[in-house]
Amino acid sequence: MNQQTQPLLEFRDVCKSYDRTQAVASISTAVARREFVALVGASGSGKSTLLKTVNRLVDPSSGTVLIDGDPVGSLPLAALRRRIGYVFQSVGLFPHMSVGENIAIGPRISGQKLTRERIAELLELVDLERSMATRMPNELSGGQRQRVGVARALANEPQLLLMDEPFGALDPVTRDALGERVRSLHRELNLTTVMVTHDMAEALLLADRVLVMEAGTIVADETPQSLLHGSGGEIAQSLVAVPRTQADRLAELTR
Ligand SMILES: Nc1ncnc2c1ncn2[C@@H]1O[C@H](COP(=O)(O)OP(=O)(O)OP(=O)(O)O)[C@@H](O)[C@H]1O
Repeated sequence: MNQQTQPLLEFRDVCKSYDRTQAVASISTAVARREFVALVGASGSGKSTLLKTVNRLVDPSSGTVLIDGDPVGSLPLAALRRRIGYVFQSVGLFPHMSVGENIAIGPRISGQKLTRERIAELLELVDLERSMATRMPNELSGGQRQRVGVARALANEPQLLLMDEPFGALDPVTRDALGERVRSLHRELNLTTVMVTHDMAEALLLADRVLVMEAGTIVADETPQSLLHGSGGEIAQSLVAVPRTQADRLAELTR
């Protein structure tokens, strides 16, 4: 397969079982280059487990995950993670390191020192002041911390951005602004992005494609437009009904 047609990310028959739970049950799907995919579904449906098989925070019980045609299990872990930016809800900034040092940690682990200018550029990408570089994480708001988490994920210039409930702990205004920023970074930096979210409205507004999970399987794989036109089946439509009902109620208030 040539570089253009080969998906950037592919899951082949991926299963993951814990003692009593089958978290992921034989998932096969592919994500094209520059696609923005949202993974939605009820709590416990397997979204995070599936996402974590990509950067090997979870090893599948069977099946293969491929990046650019390479099985992730065949790559040295450090090399794999250099290709992937990872943003998660609790951010996980190192409290004893400045913002700048936190942003530079990935490249530093790979033996590369980020210049002060590059750190400033990364801060500007996420709409933070350059002067933030010298602050400590406990001097930032939750939204600022999450922006630093995104800047840190982009420091290695990854091909693939994985996000696990990245905006879950933020107030709605910050959440909306950061979601939009990530969407434009996705475009500007030619990223391929997979985002886990509980929020169907967020998935519909940000993603090109929405995968709905239920009990470890993908039960719908649709564009936001087709979901809004009623496709995807009962489970997908029950999730779409939430923002739709809210929008209807708000519209009623203005009548
Ligand atoms: N380390 C683990 N050990 C045992 N069971 C686990 C482990 N991690 C996840 N599970 C189980 O696997 C299933 C899927 O969990 P997962 O975290 O992938 O779901 P999720 O859809 O991301 O949920 P949420 O939206 O609540 O984060 C759940 O039943 C969960 O309890």
